Amino acid sequence: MSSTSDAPTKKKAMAIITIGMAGAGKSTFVQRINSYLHSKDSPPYVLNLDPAVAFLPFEANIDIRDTVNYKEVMKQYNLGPNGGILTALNLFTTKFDQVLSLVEKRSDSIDYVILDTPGQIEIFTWSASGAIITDAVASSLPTVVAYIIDTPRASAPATFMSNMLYACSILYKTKLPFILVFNKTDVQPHDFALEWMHDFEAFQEALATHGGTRDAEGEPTYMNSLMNSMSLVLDEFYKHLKAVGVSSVTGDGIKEFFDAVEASREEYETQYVPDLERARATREKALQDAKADSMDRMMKDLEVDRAQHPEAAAQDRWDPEEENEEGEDEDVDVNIIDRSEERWPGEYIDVTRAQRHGDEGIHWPRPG
Ligand SMILES: Nc1nc2c(ncn2[C@@H]2O[C@H](COP(=O)(O)OP(=O)(O)OP(=O)(O)O)[C@@H](O)[C@H]2O)c(=O)[nH]1
Repeated sequence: MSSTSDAPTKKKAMAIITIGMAGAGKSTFVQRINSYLHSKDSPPYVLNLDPAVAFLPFEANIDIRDTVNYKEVMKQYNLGPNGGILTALNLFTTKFDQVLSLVEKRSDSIDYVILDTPGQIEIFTWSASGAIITDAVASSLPTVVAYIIDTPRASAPATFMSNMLYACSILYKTKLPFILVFNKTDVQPHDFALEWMHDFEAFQEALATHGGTRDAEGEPTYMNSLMNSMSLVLDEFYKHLKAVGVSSVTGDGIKEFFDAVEASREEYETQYVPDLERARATREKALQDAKADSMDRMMKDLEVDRAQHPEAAAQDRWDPEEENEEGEDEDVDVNIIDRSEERWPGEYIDVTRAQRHGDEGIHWPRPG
């Protein structure tokens, strides 16, 4: 059993959202952690959110492809591959409450929920539906983002930096606990990446010696200078990250990955949840303040008006007798109407029924 199921009281299932650039090895990684958890007698609940994937090396409990036919979406809406994936995700998001209730039903009997996302990383991370899905999962389960990096490719300083900038933007967007997963360590160990993260001078040195970083005059290229500066800025960001090296092929580092996931559970509870509650409380307070402010301004306007017109103000008082005479002391319950959902008085003019009478212009039928 996993360390979670050994605990005396059952912890809430933890959601792991895997994100990464195309080819980083997300699906292979999900397959690996899936089989690791099976071997620990703790099968996870797996969601595939990539509508365009042709082959999945694992069996998903919920697969977006069962709900949305991505090819059909492209045809029907006349879209290319990226538009097709985005629209398929949008369509799927409209049913995400059902997905969540299915997950919640199972969350007592499982330790982990794993989400695999589309390879076109920006479609998931920067679309409204991607954010809705991430927020919905994170507000119902402890959640961590596993950002998968192709380690051999990241050994080029420019690729390393672009991966880090991407990771940084996702961290600040989701504000969720975050694990950098350096994948494919069977091909290239990830020590260099850890060194670059802990010592920006080591990164700058690698940058200076890497080919293509100087122009024809021997001056550092614009990209080189930019990455130099970025390495100073990112120093702060690295402090918020956990990093592990894994090989999804051999299974190396998977245990360390789950240690990092468990540490993230604590971070979720001590940082993300209080932040979420603070954000809710701030929104609520802003709303109350706005209401109080507008009431305050209205009362002040009334006072000014009364000071300017004292005679009118003297007459403009509540008359209890009048109320008793007319028997109007019952509360009147007025419903707020959502105009986008319900008819509202005065709305209804059916232009399709408008009739023309010769040159007389338009004759509007009686409403109702
Ligand atoms: N050597 C090695 N190869 C790996 C590892 N993980 C994945 N790969 C290979 O990397 C390639 C891409 O892996 P995928 O799992 O399809 O990557 P992905 O990120 O899901 O790709 P998309 O579906 O395009 O998003 C495949 O050829 C995998 O066999 C690893 O740990 N070591």
